[in-house]
Amino acid sequence: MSEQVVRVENLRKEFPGHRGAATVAAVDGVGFELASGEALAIVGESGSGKTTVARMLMGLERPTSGTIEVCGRERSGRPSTAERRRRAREVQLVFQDPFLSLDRAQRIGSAIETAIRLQFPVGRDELRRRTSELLEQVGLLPRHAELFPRQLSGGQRQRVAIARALAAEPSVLVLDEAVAALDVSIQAQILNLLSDIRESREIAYLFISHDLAVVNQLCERTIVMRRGKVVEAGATRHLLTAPAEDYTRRLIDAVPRPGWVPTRSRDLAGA
Ligand SMILES: Nc1ncnc2c1ncn2[C@@H]1O[C@H](COP(=O)(O)OP(=O)(O)OP(=O)(O)O)[C@@H](O)[C@H]1O
Repeated sequence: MSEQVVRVENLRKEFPGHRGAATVAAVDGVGFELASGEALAIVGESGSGKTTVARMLMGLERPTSGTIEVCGRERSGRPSTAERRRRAREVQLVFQDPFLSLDRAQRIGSAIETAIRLQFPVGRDELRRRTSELLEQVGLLPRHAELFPRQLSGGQRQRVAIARALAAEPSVLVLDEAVAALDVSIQAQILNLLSDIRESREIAYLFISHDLAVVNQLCERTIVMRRGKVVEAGATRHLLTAPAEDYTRRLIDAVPRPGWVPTRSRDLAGA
């Protein structure tokens, strides 16, 4: 059996209400496990708590209660600088908009080199070798290393963001709406790329999306969140064809797209 790389138990995050309003439980009793090499999706409508789960996993937000274990170590307390670096090597994040996360003034090659150097003390030649290997792995050419983010297309920029995340050789990649801003055909290319990467290295994905059709192309398992809670979980294919919850059904019907005919959603819409 594959090793569990993420174990989340009874996770809760409360935010203070705005101007004296009641506390908001953005995440409420969420639990899941993620094995090495597995792709798990978290889906839910806007505001259901998906990003807050991801931010807690990344250490960007502190849980109110519950436990997060990554690579066998519990993530609690305030980490030292060395510990923070080690955690970054375990989990990396790719956002929806790479333009915001990439430095506009830094060439692509240099951005990837910086990410490698942050984690590994490698010499000049090794740094070059790893950088071109990463560019090649995400389907970019050596000449792209010399370009700035604005000189690339949206899909190419997302490839750079993925290469930069892979530079740390993480065990887990969290993809937060990572293909949501791309055209459908480019989305498909990036999803194929993520599949290829998963075949070539030991990596697990936590794929956050509001779009069950997209999730179905990459993730074998899905958890469905609503108002901070997990309302349904299981094999993605099963959730798509036989959802137990009306809420999941509505999520399926909410994303019509050309060429995608959910097996039974038309029948279910009237149910
Ligand atoms: N820093 C914060 N302070 C107060 N409330 C917050 C904060 N971050 C998130 N929330 C609230 O927590 C809830 C869940 O938000 P979250 O961003 O996790 O949802 P989401 O499912 O990722 O939504 P989206 O798909 O729109 O990004 C929302 O009600 C949101 O307003």
